[in-house]
Amino acid sequence: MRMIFRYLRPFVPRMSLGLTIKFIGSVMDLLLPWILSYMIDEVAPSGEMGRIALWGAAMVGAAVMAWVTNILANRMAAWVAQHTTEKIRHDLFEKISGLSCGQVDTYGIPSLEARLTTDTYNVHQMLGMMQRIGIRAPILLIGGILITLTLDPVLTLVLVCTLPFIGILVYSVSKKGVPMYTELQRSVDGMVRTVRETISGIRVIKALSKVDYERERFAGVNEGVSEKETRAGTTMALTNPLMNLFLNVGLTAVIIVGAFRVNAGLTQPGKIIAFLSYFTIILNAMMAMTRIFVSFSRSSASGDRIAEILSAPKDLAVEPAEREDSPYHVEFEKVTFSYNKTDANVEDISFRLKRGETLGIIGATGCGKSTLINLLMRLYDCDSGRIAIDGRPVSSLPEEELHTKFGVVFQNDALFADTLRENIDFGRGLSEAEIEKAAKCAQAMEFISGLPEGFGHMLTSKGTNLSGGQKQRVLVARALAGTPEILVLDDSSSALDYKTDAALRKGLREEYAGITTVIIAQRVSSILHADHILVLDEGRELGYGTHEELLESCEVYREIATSQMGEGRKD
Ligand SMILES: Nc1ncnc2c1ncn2[C@@H]1O[C@H](COP(=O)(O)OP(=O)(O)OP(=O)(O)O)[C@@H](O)[C@H]1O
Repeated sequence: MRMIFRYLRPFVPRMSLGLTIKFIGSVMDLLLPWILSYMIDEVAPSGEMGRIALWGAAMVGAAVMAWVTNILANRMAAWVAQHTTEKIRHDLFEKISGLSCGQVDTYGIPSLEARLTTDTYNVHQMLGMMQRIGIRAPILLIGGILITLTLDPVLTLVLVCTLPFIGILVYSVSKKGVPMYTELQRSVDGMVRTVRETISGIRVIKALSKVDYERERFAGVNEGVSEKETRAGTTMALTNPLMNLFLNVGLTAVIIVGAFRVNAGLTQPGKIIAFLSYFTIILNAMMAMTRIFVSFSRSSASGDRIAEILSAPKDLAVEPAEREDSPYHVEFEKVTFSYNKTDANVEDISFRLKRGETLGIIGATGCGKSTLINLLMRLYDCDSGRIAIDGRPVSSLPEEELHTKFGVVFQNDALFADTLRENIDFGRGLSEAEIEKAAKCAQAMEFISGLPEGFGHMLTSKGTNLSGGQKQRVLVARALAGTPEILVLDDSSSALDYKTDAALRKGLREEYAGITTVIIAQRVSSILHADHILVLDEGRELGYGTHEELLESCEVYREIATSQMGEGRKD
């Protein structure tokens, strides 16, 4: 939480001004019952109209001043809370964008989303509340007790006796509250995860008539959240009624004792009326302080979750290394890697590509094909072995330099709710000629030129208004448009028909010669012309060579090729 409070530092002058204004407003509020008591006991009995009018005006003046200063201070508090949260959200977003894939796996995407939304909202609420009530409530509480002490110390003592009970209550409730809200937030993360999965898979859920199943699954998660919310809410809800009880008991005692003291001539009726007002003020101040505790319980859990991300260490640091003289553009040397650091997902993989060469990777689902790409792009660090580009280990290349070398189409890659042009350009400021050349090579021109707005055609989020094949062509165009050094196509031809796939490969050879290409494919026809083909099985190399060599040497490859293309077919 300390980290969150550090964000308030730039706003200290404005906050101090706001708090000073709030202080003045609170003092005015405190003065009102005192003026009332003075008017009843001293001014009104004198019958002097001038004095009555003067004190009446003072009372109105104090009320107006309290009203204006409170509005002003609340607005300033809202401004500070809003700008502080904006900065926290900005830094959090930046930090999340810079997390390594391993860190994202650890925290989980729904949890990161919740930290950026619900948690920052909770912190915003708390920052606003602390400024609005944080200073006002203690002033009203302490000031109220001090003034009542000057009015009648005996009556004040009766009230003060109830305050320790309230203090203990507030402390124990808030101590229980923090872990409850942390747990609640964890279940909210789970709910976000379920919603995310359901919404992103809504088509398949409908297609397979799984709506009821998903509804039940969500109901279960929702119930879990409600249960935790109820438990936390019930604990917190104990506070206000119990406090009311303590204070009402104190108030009744004060009225009884007060009545005896007025009868005995030890105090005046105006003071008793003022006392009742001060009790209300003190009661409200105590209630407000409880609300702050509740809000603080909730938001300190949120603040800690935000701080955890903000203080996450930088993963995948650049490790300077000497450049080795190498004739190869891309090298993998005995590379082994495991996501969970227990079972290797790829093991002892080696290959070398000269500039402009193409590597095809083929193998069963889950055998580690995409993992090799993740390692080449240093989305994860390999556990052992060496991966180098132009003789430089990828770990020695700054992220920006490394990633600008690549043009990549991942599986299920994202298209955004923007024009086709923007989706291909992707904020790189490419020329119209580069975009058109890429779209032509990716075989996307045919459908784009058929659209009334051409490249200006608006896509919906995730490109749901395009067919699967059109989406893949746009994604390939995006990967090519920056003319990368290394092009990575992860299963990008699966939605393309054979003819289009062949035209794409021809376009790549003719228009983008010199780009080193890694193609992951399920179809042998997509990679049979590659200079090297790597056959993977459960993370291990099963065969490596050209199509012809593998037909001779690798039984699994021969079986795949025969089953897909028949004996001797080669298109
Ligand atoms: N982020 C991750 N965390 C943990 N395990 C992972 C992660 N990504 C992949 N894996 C596991 O690593 C193995 C290899 O996955 P990978 O995505 O490389 O397979 P693939 O050969 O590309 O599969 P496909 O052909 O289905 O795309 C799989 O067993 C998968 O479950």
